[in-house]
Amino acid sequence: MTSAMGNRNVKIAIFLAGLFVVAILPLFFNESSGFIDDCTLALAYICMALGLNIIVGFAGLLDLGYVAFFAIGAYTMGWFASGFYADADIHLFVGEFASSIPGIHVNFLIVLVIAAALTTLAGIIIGLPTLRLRGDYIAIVTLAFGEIIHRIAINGDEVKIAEGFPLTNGRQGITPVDKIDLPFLEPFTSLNLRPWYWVALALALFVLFVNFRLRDSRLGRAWIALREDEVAAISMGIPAVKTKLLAYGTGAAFGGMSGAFLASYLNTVNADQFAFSFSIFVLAMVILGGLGSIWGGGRGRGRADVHQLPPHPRRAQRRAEQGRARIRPLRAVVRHLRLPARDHDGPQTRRPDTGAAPPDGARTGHRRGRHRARPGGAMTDSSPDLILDARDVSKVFGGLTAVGGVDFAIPRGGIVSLIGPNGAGKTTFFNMLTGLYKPTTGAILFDGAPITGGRPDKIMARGIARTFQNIRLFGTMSARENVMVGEHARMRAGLFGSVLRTPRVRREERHVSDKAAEELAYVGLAANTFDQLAINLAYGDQRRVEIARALASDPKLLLLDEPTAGMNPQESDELTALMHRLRDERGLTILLIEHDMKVVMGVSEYITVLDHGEKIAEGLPDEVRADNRVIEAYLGKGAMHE
Ligand SMILES: Nc1ncnc2c1ncn2[C@@H]1O[C@H](COP(=O)(O)OP(=O)(O)OP(=O)(O)O)[C@@H](O)[C@H]1O
Repeated sequence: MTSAMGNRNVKIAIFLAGLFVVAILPLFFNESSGFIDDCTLALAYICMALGLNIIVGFAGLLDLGYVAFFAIGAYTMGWFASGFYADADIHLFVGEFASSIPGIHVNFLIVLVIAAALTTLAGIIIGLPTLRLRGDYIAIVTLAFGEIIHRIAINGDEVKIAEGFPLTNGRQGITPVDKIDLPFLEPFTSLNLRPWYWVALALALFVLFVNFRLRDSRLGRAWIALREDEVAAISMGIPAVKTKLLAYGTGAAFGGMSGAFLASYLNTVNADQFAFSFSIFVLAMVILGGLGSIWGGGRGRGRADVHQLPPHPRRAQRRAEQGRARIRPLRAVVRHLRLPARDHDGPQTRRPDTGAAPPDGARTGHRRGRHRARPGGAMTDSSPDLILDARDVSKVFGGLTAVGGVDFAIPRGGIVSLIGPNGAGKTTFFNMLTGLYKPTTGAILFDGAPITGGRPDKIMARGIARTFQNIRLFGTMSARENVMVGEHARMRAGLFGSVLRTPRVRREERHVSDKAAEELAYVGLAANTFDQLAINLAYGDQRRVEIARALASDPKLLLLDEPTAGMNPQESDELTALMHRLRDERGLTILLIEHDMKVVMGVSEYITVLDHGEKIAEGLPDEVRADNRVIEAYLGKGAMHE
């Protein structure tokens, strides 16, 4: 603990020393030195890369049109801080020079806030329909968005907001843009680049700070969870679209702020700056620095080709001599790109063994559970004794009926199993209960209220938690963080609270972290593995972490999808004991899908059997074990006559 704190102090000391050197760097160079110019541009691009890092690196949304936010930010500076709208006469907190020119002249800091607000708004407008898509589709739509904004920039002179107020100035661009005017810094001129550098540095530090604060927050964990495995994330109570929108909007704001700064620094807003290659340039910075790595944006800036930046007046001539800039990092980008998996194929740990044991195998098992209520499937009114009541539920995929008109009920506080041969429709049924699939027909009542076709995060918040057949942990998070994600729906911290880290947010984080440790200990994980990456844990421990993650949301009903798959007999026994403890100590109701008949017969109070999507039997374990249709379904017709 002390050594960890010592390490942290050393890191802070090194950071502060580095920051001091970076801050005084311009003093060692001539005021108009090309080096300060390069560094200022680099800092502005780092801001953009850190903004894009939130979108691509944290949340895994491949945005190929980030240049759009740069453009909107730059135009905001053009509209509100230049003589472009000469018919207007608005001067707000600006110096003498700007006050003497007609047009709209608003103080830089105010325009910066407007730019952030407008880009966030644009991010929300484009994100709301787009972010329902996944993976490659988001890339295509954002690419189009970037291109649309580019075209609008070029042709916007023909679009009139009002008479005398065109949207843009077409290819001529908006020039000159007001220089920054801040009372506490030296004058901002083209010959004195130092104050520009310091403003860019302040912006970069601000964005860096926000990145750090967000990464280790409720929101940061939710973004990473969505990036790692969207299906698992939404099943853990994370609202996908809203959470992605927050990433998209925050990243957009930083793109807009950098764009506004660059417009003022470069003294112009030029439509040619906003080409697709710029989005690739910023993306290359993020990828070369390491997706999701906060320091990576800066490193990536060093590695990406500087000469691929938008035209800079002081460089334009040199650029013309060098010919068209090439997109050097593009190949590296393509090589590094790992498009998020589509649909339900997130990173999963395959279970090593999926063999189904026939019911005969259960004859060695014995039933330890108590039978509380016989659920049955033909109830007319939902009894308060039932925590779940599904009626006539079916799911059809194209021509395949995966589940066909099944009635199914679970008594409160019971342990019920759903069994059946491979492909019987068990997981499909789970997916309908948890909102991943909308039932084609039927109704599902949970705790007396309908949840049919509800969103997975809402159903989870109502009290249904689950594990998956193929382990779906968030591999790049520690075991503890995985469990903390499970508490997402019970937490309150939002974007601003996470950045400011208010005392309430700190308290909540501490509480959730402690609770995660308690849950991990409860399911039997060794304390020294709590902070190990989930991907490095032993298979059995991964299964335990998944259960702890589901428990973290304080569910009323726990759905376990083949929890013992791939476990050895001792681990299976431990899990059976855990299920009993969960029911007896916490009053949890458990629905289990399981192929291991020793586990099923040992733990279940009631069993429902599916085959080809139909319910073929239900009853007490002994009844089900002796049922001819069940034996037939598992062993084939011939088995009945042998
Ligand atoms: N998203 C989907 N699209 C099309 N068909 C699907 C989909 N999900 C499941 N199915 C089909 O529905 C049927 C039931 O599958 P399901 O995974 O529910 O069975 P299961 O009983 O859980 O099997 P297992 O024990 O092997 O996991 C299978 O034929 C499967 O191929």
